[in-house]
Amino acid sequence: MTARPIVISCGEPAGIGPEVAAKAWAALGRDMPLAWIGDPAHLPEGTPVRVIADLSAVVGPCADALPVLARDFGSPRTPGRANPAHAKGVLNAIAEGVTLAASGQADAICTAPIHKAALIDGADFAYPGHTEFLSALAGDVPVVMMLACDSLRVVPATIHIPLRAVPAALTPDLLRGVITVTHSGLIRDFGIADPVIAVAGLNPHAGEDGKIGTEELDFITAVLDEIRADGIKLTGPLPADTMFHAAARKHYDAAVCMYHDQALIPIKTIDFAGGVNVTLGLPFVRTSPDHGTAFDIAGKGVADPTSMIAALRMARSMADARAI
Ligand SMILES: NC(=O)C1=CN([C@@H]2O[C@H](COP(=O)(O)OP(=O)(O)OC[C@H]3O[C@@H](n4cnc5c(N)ncnc54)[C@H](O)[C@@H]3O)[C@@H](O)[C@H]2O)C=CC1
Ligand SMILES: NCC(=O)COP(=O)(O)O
Repeated sequence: MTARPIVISCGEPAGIGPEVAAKAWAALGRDMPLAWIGDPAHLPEGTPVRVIADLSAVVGPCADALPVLARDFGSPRTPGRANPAHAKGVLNAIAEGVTLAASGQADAICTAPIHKAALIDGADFAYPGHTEFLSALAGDVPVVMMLACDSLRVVPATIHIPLRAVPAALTPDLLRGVITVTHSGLIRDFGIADPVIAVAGLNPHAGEDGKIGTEELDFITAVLDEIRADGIKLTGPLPADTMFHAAARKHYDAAVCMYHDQALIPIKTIDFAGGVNVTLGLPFVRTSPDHGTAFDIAGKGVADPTSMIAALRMARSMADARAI
């Protein structure tokens, strides 16, 4: 089957999103069809652009110019300083990309980073991030955030909430849902027939038999036993400090963690440049680079596009896996 384009939503114009998208197109544009949604005036100067009316204009890889669904944001960007007037355009680009991916006109959406605070200030953005926004756009389907690189995949069970809110948010239902969506995603999107999932404990040493916290004894172990009884291969709850070294990583296909930093610190330490953020559970494919808007280097031309390139390659491979 002919590959349809992957659409890239512009993300925060004041960040490095436009730059890494342009650089990723320069690296991959001859290999796969791509299209960018945003204000072409926000792309780095000199980026060759072909404004298109709709995605039917992208019938294959386009190496001479980046196909752009041009949307007027009304004003130029200032690198490193978000303009609240751009917030609605940023969200519209994501929503439009979702419509294209969900309708099959695009094979996937790859989202460039948003600045969460700028979207709250400029557009009363009601979600903690893309992950929850995409779930809502898809009809409130249960989703999980996965970050993946060549040697590790991690899933935070709770995402963008304060650390002090984590224990209350971690419920048996939440954990069950996160593990089953992760399991299905590993099969559907990563082609792993019988995945093994490692689950971290919440407390140091996974609670040390209840001496350093009791959530493992209170419910985590019981939930894992239930899920194992359904035939899903699980290990845990494991002490989080000893489950990410190279030898330990060989024993599982994904690690479900209890909170954001427990999951993201290991992967961003192992491969910040090449990590990819994936949303599992959606009816369409979504990936994103693992990094944020990097205001400190925006507009300087020094942003590393490796993660955006990896995100586009992963989106392509996930879309191909779903097409089989
Ligand atoms: N998918 C998304 O939309 C994401 C958005 N964010 C948002 O980004 C904003 C900034 O977050 P931070 O925690 O500062 O993380 P960040 O990833 O934007 O920056 C952290 C450090 O890494 C550097 N860096 C990041 N990407 C780079 C690249 N491609 N090349 C070279 N250096 C790079 C930055 O210059 C900075 O020093 C926040 O509003 C956050 O919510 C963060 C992560 C993902
Ligand atoms: N820390 C990961 C991150 O901020 C990305 O979140 P999302 O926007 O993909 O939900």
